[in-house]
Amino acid sequence: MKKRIAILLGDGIGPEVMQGAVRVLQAISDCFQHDFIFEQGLIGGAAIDECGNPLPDTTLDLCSKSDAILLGAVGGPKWDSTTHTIRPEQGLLRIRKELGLFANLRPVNAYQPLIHASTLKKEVIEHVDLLIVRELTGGLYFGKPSERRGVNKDLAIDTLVYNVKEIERVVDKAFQLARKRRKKLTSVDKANVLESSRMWREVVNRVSANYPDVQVEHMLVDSASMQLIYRPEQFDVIVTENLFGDILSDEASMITGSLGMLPSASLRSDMVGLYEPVHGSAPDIAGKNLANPLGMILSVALMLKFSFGLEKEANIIEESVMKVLTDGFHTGDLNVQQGTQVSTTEMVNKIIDSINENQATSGILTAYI
Ligand SMILES: NC(=O)c1ccc[n+]([C@@H]2O[C@H](COP(=O)([O-])OP(=O)(O)OC[C@H]3O[C@@H](n4cnc5c(N)ncnc54)[C@H](O)[C@@H]3O)[C@@H](O)[C@H]2O)c1
Ligand SMILES: CC(C)[C@H](C(=O)O)[C@@H](O)C(=O)O
Ligand SMILES: [Mg+2]
Repeated sequence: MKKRIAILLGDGIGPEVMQGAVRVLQAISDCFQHDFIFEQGLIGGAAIDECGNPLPDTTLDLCSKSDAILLGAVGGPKWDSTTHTIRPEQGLLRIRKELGLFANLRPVNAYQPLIHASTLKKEVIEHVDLLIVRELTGGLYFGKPSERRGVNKDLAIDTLVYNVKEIERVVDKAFQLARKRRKKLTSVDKANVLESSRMWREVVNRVSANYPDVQVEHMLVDSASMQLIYRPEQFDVIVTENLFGDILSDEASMITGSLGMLPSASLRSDMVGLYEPVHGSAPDIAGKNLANPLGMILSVALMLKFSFGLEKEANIIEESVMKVLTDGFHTGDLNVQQGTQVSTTEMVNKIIDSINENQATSGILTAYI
């Protein structure tokens, strides 16, 4: 299979975790004779430094023509000062909006080998298998006006706007996903305060008529954030608006033991997608070969599955991650008492070894049969 993949390294640990993603894809293409063509584009702080624009037209053009996009992470202290009006994050928000990637899928699983790496008790997290579906191109992130006003700029305004269509399409996507899983959907909002949330609830109730086999519940976001660490195994699919989804997914990452473990897929209806880990550019560990590359590598698996329909290849990556963790290898962000701490590159090497072993073994088995 021939596919064009746009590679956006970004900032901080972005390039470090991305080298893992590309090497893993090369290993997969060697095993299965795929032709993955990698083309790099600038985004974020690196793009600001190079051409003063966090999303240059050339990058947007490249992404529009690609079959899928991989992104490391953007941002960092260099571009953080409040006097900076051009920020790396604007590049990320714009690419999501321009490409219409409205549904952001953030799966959260408890990995058995990491069960003691979580700050939560084993019995609370051991059966967790949930999926956060975050609306990605609306809400407070994009509402206008968003500005400072007043003679002394002492008034700040952000605007939370949703229209029915924007809610309908992401809710429908969440119902479809729930139908393929354990058939439970929790819609998270703040309907006791926000008008947009009351409309969100109406839409969820209306769309639910098309999915009578899916059980629906509504939960207020403050309560949901508590339930997520009280009894996280109660959740199957969570659907929520942009900002709530951002916050809840970082919170949920602690079920796995590290923010570095979570992958994500940002999709539109035709399944063209941008794939990136949930974490940021981690300036505190950037450039030290310490970053956990697994969130990025698991995002590659999501890309193979959702955008390319390569289930088998995706499963091999996921199995390899599990195998390497089971063998006791982990990066320093995971608080695992036993096992061996490895660097970013060593972790990537282990995953690639495991992919190659997996293929070699399945080759032998096929020969036998
Ligand atoms: N998608 C993105 O590009 C994205 C996402 C979140 C934050 N950011 C940006 O990243 C910058 C830093 O933000 P932050 O510090 O609040 O969040 P962060 O996710 O970068 O880091 C939070 C903490 O988690 C750790 N961490 C994150 N990913 C890790 C990994 N793969 N391996 C090991 N440890 C990891 C970091 O070392 C840090 O201690 C900001 O500029 C923010 O805007 C970008
Ligand atoms: C960097 C930032 C704009 C981004 C977001 O808030 O969407 C990040 O936190 C994420 O989770 O992808
Ligand atoms: Mg976030």
